[in-house]
Amino acid sequence: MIKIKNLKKVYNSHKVLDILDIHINPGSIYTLIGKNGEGKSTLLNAILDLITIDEGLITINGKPVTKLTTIEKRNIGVLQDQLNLIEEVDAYTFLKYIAQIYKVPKEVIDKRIQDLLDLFFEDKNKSSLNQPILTYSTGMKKKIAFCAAVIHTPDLLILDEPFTGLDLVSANNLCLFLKKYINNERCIFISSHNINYIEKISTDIGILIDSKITFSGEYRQFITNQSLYDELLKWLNIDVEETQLNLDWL
Ligand SMILES: Nc1ncnc2c1ncn2[C@@H]1O[C@H](COP(=O)(O)OP(=O)(O)OP(=O)(O)O)[C@@H](O)[C@H]1O
Repeated sequence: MIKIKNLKKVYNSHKVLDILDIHINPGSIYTLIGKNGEGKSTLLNAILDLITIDEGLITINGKPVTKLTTIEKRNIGVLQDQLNLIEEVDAYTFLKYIAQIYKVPKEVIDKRIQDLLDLFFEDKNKSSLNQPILTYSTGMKKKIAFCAAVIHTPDLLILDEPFTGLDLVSANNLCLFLKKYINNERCIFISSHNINYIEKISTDIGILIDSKITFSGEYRQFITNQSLYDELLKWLNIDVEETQLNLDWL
């Protein structure tokens, strides 16, 4: 579904992305892992044709992303850092508006909104949803933005750090939703610096280090290769000891 070839992106003479090859097939949940500032959002923005790339080619279903029509772009659901909500209205009004823009059949809109709100919000929090979105907590806003990304059931979902800001119950519900969502016609691309949820949902992973993809392939293949996994933990610095911290002044 998504193919990336020889992609280069430079910001102010700093090479952010230098990617040879990524193939993401329908049916996969592909998680791109990288530390802060490694270029994950830049790659997502490039796939969404929101930034120009310096070299290379990105295609979705065989077509360069720069040539996708508005109708083809409607088949992509996006959750970005910037949530793009209309904060003056309540969740239901906002989601109904988004569903109408995406031409979701009238007769299914209410059920979809209800099911999504039931999944992500406990009954005791439901009354807060009648207030304008600007009064919502960070996690509530994130969940509404996610609902808006999926309400029209696009074949491609692109999610930038979907777990950040969610409580454990909501994060778990999100995993359940994504596992139910994926099928042979759909593809989910996630960027994350949180490896805790990867094993729960990912069929495939990509590891972005120093602008390059050092591994891209099946999660199962990655996890059975102990040296690759050890390398990842070392790179993430997860095993750093308290004595190694240079914080004598604390
Ligand atoms: N518009 C821009 N102009 C200049 N530099 C940029 C721009 N956007 C991103 N960068 C730089 O590109 C690098 C990658 O940024 P990016 O936001 O893609 O990282 P990230 O992996 O998504 O980080 P995080 O996990 O913190 O969200 C950073 O060094 C950042 O400063």
